[in-house]
Amino acid sequence: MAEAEVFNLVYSSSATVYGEPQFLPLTESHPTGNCTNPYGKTKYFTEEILKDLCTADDRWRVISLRYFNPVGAHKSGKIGEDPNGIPNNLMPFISQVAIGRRDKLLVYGDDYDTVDGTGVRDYIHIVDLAEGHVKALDKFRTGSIKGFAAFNLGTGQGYSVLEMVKAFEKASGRPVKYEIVARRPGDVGTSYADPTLAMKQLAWKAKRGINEMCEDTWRWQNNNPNGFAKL
Ligand SMILES: CC(=O)N[C@H]1[C@@H](OP(=O)(O)OP(=O)(O)OC[C@H]2O[C@@H](n3ccc(=O)[nH]c3=O)[C@H](O)[C@@H]2O)O[C@H](CO)[C@@H](O)[C@@H]1O
Repeated sequence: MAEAEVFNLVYSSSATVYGEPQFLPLTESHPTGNCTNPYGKTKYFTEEILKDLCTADDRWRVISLRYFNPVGAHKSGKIGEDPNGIPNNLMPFISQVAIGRRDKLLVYGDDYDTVDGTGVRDYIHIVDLAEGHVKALDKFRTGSIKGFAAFNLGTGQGYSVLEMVKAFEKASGRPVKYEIVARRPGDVGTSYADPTLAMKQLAWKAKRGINEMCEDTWRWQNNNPNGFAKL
């Protein structure tokens, strides 16, 4: 990038840099680095390297976008999420149960200190996330960013696993069978963003709610029962 004299970088970071929340909602000033999994650590280390880069050379400007839990699909029903193998994340798993590709969802723990005991996350529509990137690029254009800056991209609203299951059943009109099993190691109970900083400094706000997230995911899944695989 330096050779090409490109010194503006938007980095795809993650809310996992915060690790087990010490307070909620999570603000950008929450301590980072105490991650609960190796993936989170890679995001944390990369942020640290980018901070050092900006300190060492003031031509660099980095906007790190800390994604909460991206879900959903494009409205067209043509672009969606098709993980390789068995989905690790909740939404694609629910969606594959609804379409009949998987028998049931395993719900990892119902003994968290949450509304119904299941894990709570800040799910964010992928198109809202994409719009956050456009706003980050606008910020470079206005020239008002110096060095490294991190922003949460979340809605500020948390939903439990069972709330997501119910919302998906409503959107798809299909039952989503599930079974409660033990907690998944490395999972935190509750995580949701304070998105105020992105609102103030990037003029960005998530517009799409849980129903739209589920409806758009379902449209894509229903149009592509086997994902992008050729039959
Ligand atoms: C441990 C882990 O992989 N964490 C990753 C996961 O976070 P995270 O764990 O937040 O996201 P998931 O979609 O995997 O899980 C969301 C919630 O659903 C529950 N759940 C998930 C799948 C399932 O089959 N059954 C079930 O009950 C989880 O316990 C959690 O409460 O995805 C994020 C991206 O979106 C990554 O940044 C995180 O590093």
